[in-house]
Amino acid sequence: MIQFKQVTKKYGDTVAVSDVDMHIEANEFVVFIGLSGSGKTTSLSMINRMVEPTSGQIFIDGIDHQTIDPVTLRRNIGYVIQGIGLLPHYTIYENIITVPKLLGWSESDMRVRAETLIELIDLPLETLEEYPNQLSGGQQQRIGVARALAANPPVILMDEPFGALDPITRDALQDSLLELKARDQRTFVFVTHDVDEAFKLADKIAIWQYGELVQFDTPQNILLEPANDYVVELVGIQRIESARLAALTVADLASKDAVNGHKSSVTYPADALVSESMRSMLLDEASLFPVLDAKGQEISYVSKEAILDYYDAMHAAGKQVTV
Ligand SMILES: Nc1ncnc2c1ncn2[C@@H]1O[C@H](COP(=O)(O)OP(=O)(O)OP(=O)(O)O)[C@@H](O)[C@H]1O
Repeated sequence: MIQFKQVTKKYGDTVAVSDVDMHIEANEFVVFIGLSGSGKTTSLSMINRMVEPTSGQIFIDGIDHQTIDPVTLRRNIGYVIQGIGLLPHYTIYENIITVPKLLGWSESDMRVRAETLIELIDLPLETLEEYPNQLSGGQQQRIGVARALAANPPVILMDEPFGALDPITRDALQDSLLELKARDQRTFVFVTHDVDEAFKLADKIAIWQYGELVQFDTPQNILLEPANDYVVELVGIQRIESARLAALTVADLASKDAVNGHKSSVTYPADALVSESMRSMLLDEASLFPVLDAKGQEISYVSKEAILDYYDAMHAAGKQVTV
């Protein structure tokens, strides 16, 4: 859907984005993270041609976007930024329908769309007749999201849209976004400095470092196989450790040396997750738990000590563990 091919952006001698290849699928929610100055906003802004690449190409639905007029392109791509810039002398209704109006929608279609959107973002209908300065920052940010959705664009770009909000409002807006994502087919590209926000929202995370895309993968794959030390530091060792523990199977924890002890009558398939088997193992009086291969043959045992060590490690990684 959105494809970067060897895209580079230079400002004089500064390489803001360096030789990036990236393929964002339709309906994916992609989140960009990385330290300040790593190229996130520049990359986002090249998608709707607010910034032009120095070299390389960007394709939208297979069409080189240099061949699409920037104004047409931007009308088809929703855009939300921090402190969204609502027009102060326009009512919320007028702010929301900016793009549909440019596209020549009828008054009744625009009214229906604005009313649908205001419900979708959980604000009362009367809000449509108010002015931006009558709303809180969080409410204005919701309007920014509604405005970006107004003409029903297939792609929405969001640059730190919730950066200035308190954690509770921010959490609520993230939940609204997840609802939107579940409800409609739409591609999101979202920049944030908040790693928790990235892991909450993303289907895929793009990690930027010095203008390079160092990793682009699902949150789970990034945690299980971080590309380098920078990624580990950025996403946090505790989150990585916790994901690694959550993905361990009983076969990973089993040892052929664990043979002496009271064997349990309960057996465990090799691919069972330790996190899901732990409770029954801890409550079992046995000290060895047989692990079966796909044919039902005992291949090894998990010891009670290994399970207790696992339990401690889960605690240390900050996982809530109840048995
Ligand atoms: N208009 C510009 N003129 C000159 N240099 C620029 C311009 N825009 C960005 N840069 C430089 O390009 C690099 C990447 O900037 P960019 O804003 O894309 O990073 P970022 O990861 O979005 O940062 P932040 O998280 O602080 O917003 C930085 O070194 C920045 O100084």
